[in-house]
Amino acid sequence: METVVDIHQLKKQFGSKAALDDVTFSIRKGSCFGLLGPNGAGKSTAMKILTGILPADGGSVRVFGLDAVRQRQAVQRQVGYVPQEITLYDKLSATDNLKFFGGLYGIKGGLLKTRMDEVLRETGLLDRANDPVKTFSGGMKRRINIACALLHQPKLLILDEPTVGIDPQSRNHIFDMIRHLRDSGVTIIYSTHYMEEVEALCDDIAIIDRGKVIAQGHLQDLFDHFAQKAVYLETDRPFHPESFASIKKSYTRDRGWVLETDQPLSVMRSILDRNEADQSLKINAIEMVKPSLEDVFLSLTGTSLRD
Ligand SMILES: Nc1ncnc2c1ncn2[C@@H]1O[C@H](COP(=O)(O)OP(=O)(O)OP(=O)(O)O)[C@@H](O)[C@H]1O
Repeated sequence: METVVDIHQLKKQFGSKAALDDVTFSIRKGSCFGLLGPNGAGKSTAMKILTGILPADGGSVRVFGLDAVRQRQAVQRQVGYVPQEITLYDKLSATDNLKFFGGLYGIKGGLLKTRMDEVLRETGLLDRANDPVKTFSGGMKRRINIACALLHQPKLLILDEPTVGIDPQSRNHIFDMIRHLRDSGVTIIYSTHYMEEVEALCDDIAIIDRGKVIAQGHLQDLFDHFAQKAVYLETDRPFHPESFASIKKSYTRDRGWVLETDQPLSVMRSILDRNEADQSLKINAIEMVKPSLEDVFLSLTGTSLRD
C-alpha cells in the first residue's frame, strides 16, 4: 500500500481552543478519503495545514513523502485545493478565471488552452465558458472553482465541503467527476458533515470530533466494529421479540420492528422457521438493516452527528 498523505500527532491551537489535538491518519494512493465530522470539528484546519496555508503548532505532515512545511512549494505543485469559500472573480468569465489560476500555476500558451478546454468539459461548463461568473448558480460556481484546482493536473485533490448549498444536479456532477478522477489514479480527500456523501463516495474515512480523530479505517470495517446490526420485520400479527434469545433490544419503527442483534442472519432464520412451523406471524417484510455512519457516530460519541 502506497501512502500519499501521512499526518502524525498534528496540533493546532486557536487561543484556548484546541482545533486539532494529536490528529494522526494516513491516506492510501488512489483512494477517496472521507474526513467526516460536525461543524467546528477541525476539518478545514487540518486541510489548511496540509496545503501549507496554515502553520501547525506541533506534529508532522508529509505529502508524497515531502514535508508540507519545509517543501511547501513542491507539495503545492502536486495538490489541488478547493476551499470551502468560493474564490473566483465574479465579474470575469469562467475562461478568464481559469487563465488567472493557470498563471498562478505557471501554465501558459497551448498547454493552458488545452487544459482549460479539458477542465471545462470535465465540469460540464464548456457552453458557459465566456459568461461572467456572477451569472452562474452556486453549483456552477463551485464547479468552476474545482476546475481551477484541476488545471495543473494535481495527483491529490482536496475538497472542503464542496456540496454545501448547491443544487442536486451540480452535486451529482461533482460526484461523477470525483469518481472519474479517482478511477484515473488521483487521490481525493473529501471533507464533509454529510454522512450519506461519505457512504456514497469514500473508501476509507476518518471521523473527527472536537479536534480529535475518534475512528478511522475502511468504511466496511467501521460498520463491522461500531454499527449495531439489526433486522427489520413487518408483520400483521402481534410479535414478541423477547421469545428470541439473540435479540438484544427491539423497538418499533414505521410499520414494523427493529430487532438489534449480533446475529441478524440467524434471527431472520429463526423468525421464518417459527412462522413456517406455526403460522403465528403474517410477515410482510423481513430484511437486514443497512448499517449507517450515523450509527457509527452515535456508538462512538453517544450523540448524533446531526445534533
Ligand atoms: N482563524 C481562527 N481563529 C479562531 N478560531 C478558529 C479559526 N479557525 C478555526 N477556528 C476554530 O477552530 C475549530 C475548528 O474549526 P474548523 O473550521 O477547522 O472546523 P470544520 O470541521 O472545518 O467545521 P466547518 O465545517 O464549520 O468549517 C472551531 O472551533 C473554529 O471556531
